[in-house]
Amino acid sequence: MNDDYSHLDTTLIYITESIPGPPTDSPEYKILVKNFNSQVTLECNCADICDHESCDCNKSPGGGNYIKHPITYKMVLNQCKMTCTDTTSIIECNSMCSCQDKCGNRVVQNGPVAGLYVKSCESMEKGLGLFTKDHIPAGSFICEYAGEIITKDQAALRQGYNALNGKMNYVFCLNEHCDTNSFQTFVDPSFIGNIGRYINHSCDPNCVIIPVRVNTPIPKLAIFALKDIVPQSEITFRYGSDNSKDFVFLTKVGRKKCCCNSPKCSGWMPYEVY
Ligand SMILES: C[S@@+](CC[C@H](N)C(=O)[O-])C[C@H]1O[C@@H](n2cnc3c(N)ncnc32)[C@H](O)[C@@H]1O
Repeated sequence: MNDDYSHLDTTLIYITESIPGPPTDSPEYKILVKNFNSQVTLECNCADICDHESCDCNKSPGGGNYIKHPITYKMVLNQCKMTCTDTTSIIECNSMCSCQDKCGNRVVQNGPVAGLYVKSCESMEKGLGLFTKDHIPAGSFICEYAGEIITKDQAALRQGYNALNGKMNYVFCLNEHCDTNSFQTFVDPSFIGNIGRYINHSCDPNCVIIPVRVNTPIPKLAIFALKDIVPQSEITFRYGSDNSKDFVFLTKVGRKKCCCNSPKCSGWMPYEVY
């Protein structure tokens, strides 16, 4: 993965991809590690670059993910994938596939977009935020929200600690649905994470977070541009989805005032008790 970013705060550990959190004796943790070490079986036999017409990966339910941007020729998210929250929504080519790094179905795994930087936001309450130096076309992959993959119990403990101690909350819960089943993934970049940990919430966001699978069945929390983003803009996504509350930052105690400053601001940060 091509990721040259780092943290200014030397107490934080930079990782380019999510890793399992500290071990516990719980059965849930064992399942988490087992899933993390499992391999998605989807594979293609394409030489070099996947052929969109015949490639098995592109024909499968998790395929047909990216299209070439008409001006930049870089791969951007297929519009129909923008709202997917089911477990087969986006599956990229993986280490079992015979295609190469430049395959059009390898985007998130190749690392974040260039030109991101972290700075303090105008609103003190928001703290730091993630910004872009460059123009980013709609559908572009920005970066992963990477951190420690933790169990529900660990997530509750960490979030409770943050709330009690008035700290910012980084624990993110992703809910996915497949038929009648639903799956939760908890990621915490509080101490170990990537550049994605600095992305703030907005009630009128320019990005969206979407589950993307590469090698393991545990999804990467991938952030994509919802619209064209002009240079020096702050990168934002909605912490809770509009209707189903599929993506949530865990907040059991009260609700924080939202300082996104958008005309569409609801006044409060999203929350959900899980
Ligand atoms: C994932 S962190 C985002 C990065 C964080 N701002 C920092 O300085 O590291 C989430 C925290 O940022 C703050 N935050 C994010 N969006 C906000 C908003 N729209 N209004 C107020 N605070 C916000 C909240 O304290 C929230 O718990």
